[in-house]
Amino acid sequence: MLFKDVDESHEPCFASEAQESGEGLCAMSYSVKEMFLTLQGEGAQTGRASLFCRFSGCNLWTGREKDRDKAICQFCDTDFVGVDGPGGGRFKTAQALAERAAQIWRETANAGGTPYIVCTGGEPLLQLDNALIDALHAVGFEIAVETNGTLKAPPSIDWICVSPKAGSTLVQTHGNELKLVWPQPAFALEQFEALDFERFYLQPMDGPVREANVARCIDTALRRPQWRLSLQTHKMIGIA
Ligand SMILES: C[S@@+](CC[C@H](N)C(=O)[O-])C[C@H]1O[C@@H](n2cnc3c(N)ncnc32)[C@H](O)[C@@H]1O
Ligand SMILES: Nc1nc2[nH]cc(C(=O)O)c2c(=O)[nH]1
Ligand code: SF4
Ligand SMILES: [Mg+2]
Repeated sequence: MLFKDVDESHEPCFASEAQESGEGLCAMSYSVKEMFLTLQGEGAQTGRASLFCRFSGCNLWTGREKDRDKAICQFCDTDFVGVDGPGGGRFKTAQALAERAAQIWRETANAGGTPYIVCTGGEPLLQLDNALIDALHAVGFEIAVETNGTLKAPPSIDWICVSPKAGSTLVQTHGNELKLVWPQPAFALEQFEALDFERFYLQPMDGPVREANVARCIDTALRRPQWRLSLQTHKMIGIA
């Protein structure tokens, strides 16, 4: 097993028909906090129907409130601990996870358009490997990732969104969008502006001073047109 989250409870594992019949066995397993259809709320693909696959676990925070002060990334707005959310679970094979994702898409979207899956977390690149990418492509998904940029993204991912975190080392320095949560005092915008991304976004840091952060992002986007404003629209309209 490449990845094991800290939750030791024994949720059911999902085995695909291939795995039950002994074919395609693989040592890897995948831990998913939740999987659900929503609209992409942020960045360049805002408003697009998307199956969110939120992987458990992150390399920059345990996800436990008691550890937040010591974490590298301290402003996270997400619960990615365990596998107990809607559509969550442990999946023994890439095929099992892809089949479940396709099933949820069929049952909830299923009205034309290219099926679109957003792999997020937690940090999805701890688990999103080539076997899973191939399995998701095989069932028809276009694949996006939301990553903190500390791990290399497999090149076959269709849409790469990198959101750098102060105090970590950025290794994924190209992609489709760079979405910087702002402000992060240890960062200067100049250090990102020459990187190989198609689009650059400033996303106001949510938290106790969100309104002030929105004002700063607006001001910065006006003065530095390379950067556009990304608002977390799902929070405004009350969807997940
Ligand atoms: C929860 S993270 C998961 C994916 C990955 N670990 C990452 O950090 O990019 C998803 C997105 O939410 C952003 N985010 C997390 N906490 C936020 C906050 N308090 N305010 C604004 N954006 C936030 C992240 O920067 C990232 O773009
Ligand atoms: N609707 C919606 N859009 C999002 N875009 C990125 C998100 C994330 O948590 O990765 C997110 C999320 O949590 N919900
Ligand atoms: S890197 Fe992403 S998932 Fe991890 S703690 Fe930070 S925002 Fe949350
Ligand atoms: Mg989110």
